[in-house]
Amino acid sequence: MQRVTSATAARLFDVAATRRIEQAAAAALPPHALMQRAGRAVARLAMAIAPRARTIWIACGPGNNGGDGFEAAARLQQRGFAPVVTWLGDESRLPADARAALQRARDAGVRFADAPPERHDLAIDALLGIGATRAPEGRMLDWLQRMHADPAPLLSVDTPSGLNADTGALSFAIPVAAPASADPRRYCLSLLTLKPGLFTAQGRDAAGEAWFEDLGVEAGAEAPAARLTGAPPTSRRRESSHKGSYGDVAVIGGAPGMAGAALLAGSAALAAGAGRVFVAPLDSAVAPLDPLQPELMFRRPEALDLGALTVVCGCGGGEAVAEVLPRVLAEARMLVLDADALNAIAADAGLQSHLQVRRSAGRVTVLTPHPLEAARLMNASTGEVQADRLGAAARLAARFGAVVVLKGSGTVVAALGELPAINPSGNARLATAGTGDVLAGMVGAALAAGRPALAAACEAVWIHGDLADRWPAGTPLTAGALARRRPES
Ligand SMILES: NC(=O)C1=CN([C@@H]2O[C@H](COP(=O)(O)OP(=O)(O)OC[C@H]3O[C@@H](n4cnc5c(N)ncnc54)[C@H](OP(=O)(O)O)[C@@H]3O)[C@@H](O)[C@H]2O)[C@@H](O)CC1
Ligand SMILES: [K+]
Repeated sequence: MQRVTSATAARLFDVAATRRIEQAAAAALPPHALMQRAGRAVARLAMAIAPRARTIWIACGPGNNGGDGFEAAARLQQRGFAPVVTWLGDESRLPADARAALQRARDAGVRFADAPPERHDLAIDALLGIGATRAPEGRMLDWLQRMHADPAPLLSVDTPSGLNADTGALSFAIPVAAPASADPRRYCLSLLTLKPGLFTAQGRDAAGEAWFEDLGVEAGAEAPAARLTGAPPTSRRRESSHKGSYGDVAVIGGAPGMAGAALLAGSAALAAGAGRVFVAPLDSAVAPLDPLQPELMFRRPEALDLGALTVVCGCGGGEAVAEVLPRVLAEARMLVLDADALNAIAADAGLQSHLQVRRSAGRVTVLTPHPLEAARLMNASTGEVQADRLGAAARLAARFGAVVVLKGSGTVVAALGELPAINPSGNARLATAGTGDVLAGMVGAALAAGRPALAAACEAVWIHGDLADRWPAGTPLTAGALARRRPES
């Protein structure tokens, strides 16, 4: 059993592949072996989470996820704990594995109840796993809401019930804890495979801290649906390197009233190690110097030699950015498009065809949309994008021939012909104005340093999230402070 952290690189398998892996393993093992292993692992993690728990409420569902719950209950009972099982199922329709597990729980003396205990020290959600076919309702939904709202820790077996394990879409709103109580602490023990839905969209909130137990089974030749990027390799700068070794970044953005966005991207590119950073504001009234960052060199956009530069375009560009985009798209050696640049492209088929030309010419383009910007680019709704973030990012990558960074909880990075990546670092403190500009600058710096586009995007996204994960407690995270923080600081 292994805890999945932001440093973990892993393959993620969808439900269909997980089913095939399960069938192959079950055929090669004695009856019920997989479920016994699963139940043992659940019990072990439960004891580690709540070693002094007096009451452990285990909610079991009608299928094999419930069977894992019965197995865990039997183990916990044998270890001197007091599990209370509430079960929503029909014995005559239980799958064979789960029926055997139910018998073992009964034989062990586990207490079964019609209603959840008055209070509990740990809840185990064994209601639905990868066999969920619809949204929970009625008693199942009541129990789930109660488990998620309670301050006692919650351990979800395999997947949080109600979560689509492929997409991370959750079918019910997770209740917010009562103000007087601490946030509920959530854990999820993923069995056999890690699933993409645990790490993107609402998956991270629903699952909480993710753990993995492979049940002693190899995934074999099954193709993953995505991967968790894990920490990027650390690289030391060569002593003989110079500023030219790390490339030049130019930020084009900052229409009147929005110069700050371009400066944020510029500072972030500098802090991320770019050799030289130019800022080209779309507001001619901006002073040609930032006294706090004299390293930033100010230029008029038309004075930039775009063919020699990694260009970050968008940041605070407003409507003015549309005018410079045809030249930027035609000439920039490497290009990161963010925010207003993406909105301008979404609204203009001519600009979209410029992107196709870049693709045919083999020029690198990275798009960094948040879900609303992605929705505009796809002519879809934000809800449709969020319902399938991996699919949306892959479709955008294919359509525009670009590396796509679909921001949000569990940022997805996709490129045509590559396995989509989900970034495991970062937290909700990044939900503040300007952090997207910072990310665009960091992606630009990684490209300018010569990293291949997909790796550059994954690394920048990971570091951006990691900076937030290591942000000092009690200090507000602002985009300005984030932009100036160096990865190693
Ligand atoms: N087999 C093994 O060896 C191993 C299996 N493992 C474990 O098994 C899990 C998969 O088990 P599973 O396939 O039985 O699916 P599961 O998630 O329990 O649900 C299916 C049942 O729920 C029902 N149902 C669906 N949606 C519903 C809803 N909203 N509300 C109410 N009911 C709903 C559905 O009924 P139906 O849709 O047919 O009406 C069916 O009865 C997997 O996640 C892992 O935990 C591991 O131990 C490894 C070894
Ligand atoms: K579950």
